[in-house]
Amino acid sequence: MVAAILPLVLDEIVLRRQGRRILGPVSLNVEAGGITILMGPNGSGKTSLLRAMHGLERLSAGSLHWRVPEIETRARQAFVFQSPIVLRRSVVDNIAYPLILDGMSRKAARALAAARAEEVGLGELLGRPAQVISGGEKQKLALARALMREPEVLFLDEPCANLDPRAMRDIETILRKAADAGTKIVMSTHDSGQARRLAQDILFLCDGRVIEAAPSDAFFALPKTPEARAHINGDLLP
Ligand SMILES: Nc1ncnc2c1ncn2[C@@H]1O[C@H](COP(=O)(O)OP(=O)(O)OP(=O)(O)O)[C@@H](O)[C@H]1O
Repeated sequence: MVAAILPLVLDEIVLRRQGRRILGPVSLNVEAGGITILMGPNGSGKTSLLRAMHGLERLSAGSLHWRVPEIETRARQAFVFQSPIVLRRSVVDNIAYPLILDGMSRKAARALAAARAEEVGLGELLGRPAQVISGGEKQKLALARALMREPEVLFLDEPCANLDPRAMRDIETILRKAADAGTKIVMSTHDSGQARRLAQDILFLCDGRVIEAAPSDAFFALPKTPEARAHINGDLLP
């Protein structure tokens, strides 16, 4: 059996950009199982932390270790960006793309992609050029494509930003299903309601640091910091 890539251990990681510390020091363990949600005000470092975990950021200090060598993790973790990237091809071919890259025949990959598209509510749009579908549909497409390789870890940056309630519910259902099937989900959201519905664990960031890390129930019942309390209550801070 292939060794699991988790846990991911972050040891005092720091990101500095243009002479400024934008993240860290952050130390934490990302364990297998469930949904971990990053919360925090604008500019608190959620995107930077997700990108660093996925290996997209050069660390200024500290280190980050997967359970296996990093190169072996590449095809086993995926990232869905806040502004979804779509390829200049049809919806079904976008979703099939990772499998075709892995060497699967176009026909077999398309069949699996069509089934996945159906699941995320894109079944009617299979042949449509991906560039012309709506923003919410692009978010679903990016999620469907990211799940094609059944990653062990899926990072998502605000996957429901700008979605209507129905599309949000569809995406939450897909995320729960993926988590139940064994994919670790690590995602950011501004939406406390969504965090309550989905998260097992919360990481609350403020000014580039994780100032609370707690099981979701405990975090929402009794946030320990004034910043988290204000964020949950929607208070406007001075
Ligand atoms: N490449 C960069 N160069 C300089 N500053 C950066 C860079 N990337 C991010 N920052 C800054 O780092 C801080 C954290 O940004 P980040 O996007 O991680 O926050 P966030 O919590 O995801 O914010 P939001 O909720 O608004 O999406 C911000 O002040 C941002 O302007």
